[in-house]
This record gives sequence, C-alpha cells and structure tokens, in this order.
Amino acid sequence: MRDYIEFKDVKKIYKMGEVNIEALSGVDFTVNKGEFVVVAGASGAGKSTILNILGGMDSPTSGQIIVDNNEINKYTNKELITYRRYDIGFVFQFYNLVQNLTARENVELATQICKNPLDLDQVMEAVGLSHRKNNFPAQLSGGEQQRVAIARALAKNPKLLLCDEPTGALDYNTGKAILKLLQDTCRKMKMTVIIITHNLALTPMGDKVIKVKNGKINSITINENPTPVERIEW
Ligand SMILES: Nc1ncnc2c1ncn2[C@@H]1O[C@H](COP(=O)(O)OP(=O)(O)OP(=O)(O)O)[C@@H](O)[C@H]1O
Repeated sequence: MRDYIEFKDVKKIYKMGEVNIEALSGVDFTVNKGEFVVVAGASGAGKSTILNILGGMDSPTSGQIIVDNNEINKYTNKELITYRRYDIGFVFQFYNLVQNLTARENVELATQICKNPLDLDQVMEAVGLSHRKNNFPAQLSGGEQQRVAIARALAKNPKLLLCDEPTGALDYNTGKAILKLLQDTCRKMKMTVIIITHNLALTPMGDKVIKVKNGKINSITINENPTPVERIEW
C-alpha cells in the first residue's frame, strides 16, 4: 500500500529582495494513515514551513507532496482552497477564535463550509466542553480556548489534523491535557495527527518522530510503544 502522506525532495526557498532563504533543502518523509506524528526541531529549522506546505497554505519551490494519492504540489489555487476546506484541520498556537461568537458558534462556523461535518454537540463533548459551549472566548481559559480550536478543526471531519505548537501558549498541566486530548483523538477517531513542537521531551508520545534541522530531516524514529502523554514529564 502506498504511504498516506509522502514528502519527496521538497525544497522551499523564500525570496526576500536579493536574498534567498532556503527554509527547506530537500525534505523526505512519509506518514501512515492514523499515525500520531511529532515534528521536532529548533526555532527556524523549517517545521512550520513543512506544516504549511502540507496544509496547502504555502507551496513548495520544488519536490512532490502526496496526500491520500493526490499530488497536492500540482494543485491550482482553486483546488488548494477545496483541499484546505475539506481535508485539513489546523490548530494554531494562539487559537484564532472569532471573539464575538460563542464556543459552539465558532465550531459551527467551520462546519458550514465543509461537506461531511461531525455532529457539533458530540464534538464539543469529545473535547470536554459541553458545559462551556455558550461562552465567548474571552470567558474561557487558554486551555478551553484551545479545546474550542481543536473542536473546530475536528468538526470538519478532516483527513489530517495539523497542529503548530498547540501548547506553546499554555501552562504545563493545561498543555499536557491538550496533548492528551490530541493523542486520544488520534486513537479514537483514527485521525492522522501531526504536531509541531520544539520540546524534545515530548517525542516519546509520537508513533513517529521527525526531527528537523536547518531545513533538512535530521532523523526519523518510529516508537513501537509510544508513551501515553499522561506518563511524560518535562
Ligand atoms: N514567509 C517567509 N518569508 C521569508 N522567510 C521565511 C518565511 N517563512 C519562514 N521563513 C524562514 O524560513 C526558515 C524556516 O522557518 P520556519 O517558520 O519553518 O521554522 P520553524 O522550525 O517553524 O521555527 P519556529 O519554531 O521558530 O516557528 C526560517 O529561517 C524563517 O525565517
């Protein structure tokens, strides 16, 4: 069977006036369906560039990106819009919620632009927010706001859940609860989840750990027995 996601010799060069910045200099990796993947590396290594290209928010300078048998590097802008809308759930460090909509309405908004959304109230319950769904973001803690953002991404029933430093703005225990939610979601919903972190202590939680350094893959490790998040201390 073909890998679910394949990056083949992916390069990304940003042109800043006369200066070329090589963010990715030939990146190769694969991801299986339903895998819980940790992408780790120092600041500036190229992690976000990889996730943004995979999520259809940026395009490579060269190379091939295959997702579920589709060569997304060949997508037109219109196809990329559809890809982002239907296939990708994205979770960011700073939640990016609409402040004048309730938690439930934030999630509902996302489901209105996709094909097969999940049941709103079931998703709110799955992320542990049934009791806060009528609150506005400003009435929620950081961890609760991130749960709304995760619910919003999941409710679209995406092929891939991409998370860029999802716990970067949260304290230790709240961050841990969010990572546990993501790991549990991957297992229960058989969702392919890719998480960026700069915290190497978190790598035991991944089924696969992709370490990035200076725009290249430094190592790829498979954890035969990934550690449940609640057992990791950092
Ligand atoms: N839009 C852009 N224009 C120019 N340079 C960029 C752009 N996006 C990223 N870069 C550069 O590409 C390199 C990789 O950046 P990237 O954001 O992917 O790293 P990162 O590993 O995610 O870092 P961090 O952990 O700090 O977010 C960096 O040198 C960065 O400055």
